[in-house]
Amino acid sequence: MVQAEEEIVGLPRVRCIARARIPTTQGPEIFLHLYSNDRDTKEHLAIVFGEDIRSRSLFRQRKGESQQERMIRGAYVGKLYPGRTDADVDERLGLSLQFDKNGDLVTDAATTWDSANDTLVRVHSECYTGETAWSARCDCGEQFDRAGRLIACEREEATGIVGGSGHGVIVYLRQEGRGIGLGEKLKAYNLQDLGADTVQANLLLKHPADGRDFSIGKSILIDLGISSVRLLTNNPEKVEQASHPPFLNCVERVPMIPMHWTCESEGIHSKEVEGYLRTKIERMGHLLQRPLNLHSTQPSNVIV
Ligand SMILES: Nc1nc2c(ncn2[C@@H]2O[C@H](COP(=O)(O)OP(=O)(O)OP(=O)(O)O)[C@@H](O)[C@H]2O)c(=O)[nH]1
Ligand SMILES: [Zn+2]
Repeated sequence: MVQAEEEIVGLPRVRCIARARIPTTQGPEIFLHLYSNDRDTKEHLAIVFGEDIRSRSLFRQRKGESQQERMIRGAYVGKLYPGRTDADVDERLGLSLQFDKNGDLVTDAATTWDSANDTLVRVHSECYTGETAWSARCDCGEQFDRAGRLIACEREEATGIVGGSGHGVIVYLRQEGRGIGLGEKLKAYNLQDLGADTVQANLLLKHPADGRDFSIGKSILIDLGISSVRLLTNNPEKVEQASHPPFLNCVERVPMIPMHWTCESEGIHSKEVEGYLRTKIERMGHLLQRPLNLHSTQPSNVIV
C-alpha cells in the first residue's frame, strides 16, 4: 500500500518506488519505473523514454534521506557515474534540481519535460503469451515493440505517423488477459480452439468481455507530469479512459495498424490473429478499417 501521496478525486494513489536506466537491444535507453498503488498489490510499470520525464512521487524529498539513498532509488537528475555523490545535481551535465519547502520538485525547462507538451503514450496490458512466448494468437508483442519504435523516432516512414522523438511513455499494466489472469486466459484459448471467439470465450468463463481498469494508468501518467496525451490505440474505450480533466487530456488517437496489413512480409500472420482482430473490430468496436476476409467466418458452434 502506498503512503499518502497527493490524491486526485476519483483516481487511485500511486507512488513510484524506484526507477533505473535500461540500455536496450533496440537502441534507445529507457527508464523503467516501478509503481505501488492503493487499489491492488500488483507491480505496475512505466517504461519512460526521456530522462527528463520525472515522477513527482519518486523525486519528492523524503525526511532524513541521504543523496546516496536518492540515487539508489533513481531520484537523480542526468546520469549516474562512479563516484557521483549528489542526486540533485549532475555536475558533468550542469543540471540541478530545485525543490519547494514541502520537498516537492519545482520543474523548469532545463531539467524537466514540460507537462503541456503533447506526449506519445501507449497504455499496454500485460500479455505473457504475446510478449514472451512468441504467441501468434494476438498482436500484443508487435504492438509493444512498435510503440517503443514510434516513441523513439521522429516520423514513421511507412505510415507518416509523427513519433515522439525520444520522449514518451508505455504504461505497462499487470492486467493479463484483459484482467482475467493468465490461467483463465489459457482456458479461454482452449474455448477458442473449440470455436468461440475471444469475447464469447470470456463470457463462457463467466468473465466480462473486458475486465480492465485503466485508472491506475491515469494516475501514473499524471504522476509523470504528463497532461496532454497522444494515445497509441485502436480501442475507443481506452481513448475515453485516457482523460481526467483538468489533469489529463487525450488530444489525439494515433492508430496501431497491424504491420502485416501495411507490409505482407512483416508482422504476425496466423488464422488466430486474424480471428482476434476480426473480433476486436466486429464485437469490441475497435477503430480498424481494413475489411477482413478471414478464417473466423465459419459459424461458431459455441453457444454463449
Ligand atoms: N481474455 C483474453 N485476453 C486476451 C486475449 N488475447 C489477448 N488478450 C489480452 O488483451 C490485452 C491486450 O490488450 P491491449 O494490447 O491493451 O489492446 P486493446 O485494448 O485490445 O487495444 P489496442 O490499444 O488497440 O491494442 C492483454 O491483457 C492480453 O493478455 C484473449 O484471447 N482473451
Ligand atoms: Zn496478447
